[in-house]
Amino acid sequence: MEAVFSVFSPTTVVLLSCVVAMAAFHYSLGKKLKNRLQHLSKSSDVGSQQKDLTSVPRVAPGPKPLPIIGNLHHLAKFEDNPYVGFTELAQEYGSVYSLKMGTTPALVVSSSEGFKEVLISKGAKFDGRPDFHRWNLYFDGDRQQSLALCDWSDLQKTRRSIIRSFLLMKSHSSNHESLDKALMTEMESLMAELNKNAGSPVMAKVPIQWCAMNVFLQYMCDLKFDYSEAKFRKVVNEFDLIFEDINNGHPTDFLPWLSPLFGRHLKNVKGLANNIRSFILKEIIEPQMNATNPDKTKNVLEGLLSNHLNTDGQEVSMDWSNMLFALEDLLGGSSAIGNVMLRILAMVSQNPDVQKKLQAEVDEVVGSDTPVSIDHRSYMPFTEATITEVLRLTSSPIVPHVANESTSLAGFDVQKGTVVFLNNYALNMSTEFWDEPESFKPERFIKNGQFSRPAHFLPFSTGKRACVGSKILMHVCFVTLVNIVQKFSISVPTNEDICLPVGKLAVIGDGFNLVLNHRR
Ligand code: HEM
Repeated sequence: MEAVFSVFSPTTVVLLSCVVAMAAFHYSLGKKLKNRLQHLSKSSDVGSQQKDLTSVPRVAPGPKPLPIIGNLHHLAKFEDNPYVGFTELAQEYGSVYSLKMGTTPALVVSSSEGFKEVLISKGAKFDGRPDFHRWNLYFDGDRQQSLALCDWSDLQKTRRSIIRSFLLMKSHSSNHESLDKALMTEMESLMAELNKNAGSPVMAKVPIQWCAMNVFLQYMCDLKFDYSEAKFRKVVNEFDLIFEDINNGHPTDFLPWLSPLFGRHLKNVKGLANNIRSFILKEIIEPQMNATNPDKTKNVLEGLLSNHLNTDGQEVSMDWSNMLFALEDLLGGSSAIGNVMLRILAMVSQNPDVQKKLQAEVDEVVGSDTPVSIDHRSYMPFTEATITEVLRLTSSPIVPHVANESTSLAGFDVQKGTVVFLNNYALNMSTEFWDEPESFKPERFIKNGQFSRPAHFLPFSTGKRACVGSKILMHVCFVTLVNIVQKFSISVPTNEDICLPVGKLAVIGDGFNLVLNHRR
């Protein structure tokens, strides 16, 4: 689950302009009053001011906030990718600086050392998440039911440990084999679907989303659907719409009092989440309600079920609703795959040299007829590097963290409740770390013929809240990409508008057309 965060739609900018005007008025009144008070205090008590200086908190520098909206106006022109705005402000205020997002205190961290402090050395102090209204709506009014959007708790610890063994599976384990099997079966269905439109423009994201959802369903719950089933198509689309929403952030995240103005949107989001939940309840949970002896090693579903039924020795047991929501979160991860894959295919089609190298690698390592396996991954560094380079250029943000107690960061005081933005866009685009950072160059991840990922590149973050989907994501993207380049050459139809927004994973809607021509 990657997220978040672009607060400003055009409507919001207009709306905010009014708020800014209002705020500026209050601000100037406030400033006059403050000046008078300062004047008074200067003349009355110089001694006590000097004494206070010794205990003055070290506040991180940052642009001056306005009342009500804080610094949101500083980000207004970066509607498409607020992380570009965060990066520009970092040039002025440094690699750790403060902002007010509405009335919420925030810090923006744009250095590798700062990342380590937040995620590792002080990980236990920064393990909360912001309390956005929308995030609660996705989970029936309670974001603590979510794996990715909850604060840290014993329940989260238990959920993560059950899920980790399946999603971060070890090589050569039975889970590794069962994912490989699910992928091989499902690739046949995907290739059949892509074959139907070979040589013509196709919105490839849609069948790839069906395929990814079926891989997740098979691997996690031993279940799959036919691509023609309407209820399956509907739920895959609903998951994708929620994924797009969470990728985009919303004005009500930091200005919750604007909610009445966005009633229709929020109701829509809630409706989509409810539909998804009904699907999971009916198709996955209800058939298991009478299960008595689940095998906790078999798959995610039985692992969760077993924790629910056998509470011996468990710190926290999961109830039915915890299971329902955990599955919703994990199956939702399949939406990331169609979006990332479309980005990869678009970038590969726009870079013919890269496409040629990918095809040469698959021809050499796998051949033209052999089914592609996850095990080919370690022998195909260029393919691995291509996927990784797409993730770097996409620079999808790390889900914001929150300080769960008062602490410090880079020597600055941090008050409890401060939202921390980890600006991986700044690191991914820094000339300090990358040669020509704007260019698409997969070979930057290859050292001495091997794939190599530098420590400062953290698309899945690190530490106690790190992504649990990173491995399954990479396995599924690898097998999907290799299957496609093994059989097809990818191109962009003339006049097709390819839009790949940076700072979020989601492409808009169903994306754009590509043409897949048979290679042989
Ligand atoms: C390219 C795709 C993806 C990217 C870039 C990505 C990235 C991230 C990032 C940056 C975080 C936040 C880490 C933090 O807060 O420090 C995260 C959390 C998470 N991701 Fe992913 N993710 C991706 C795909 C997936 C998939 C496919 C799944 C599920 C199978 C998944 C499941 C999760 C979960 C459950 C969390 C929450 C972990 C927690 O808060 O404890 N992600 N992801």
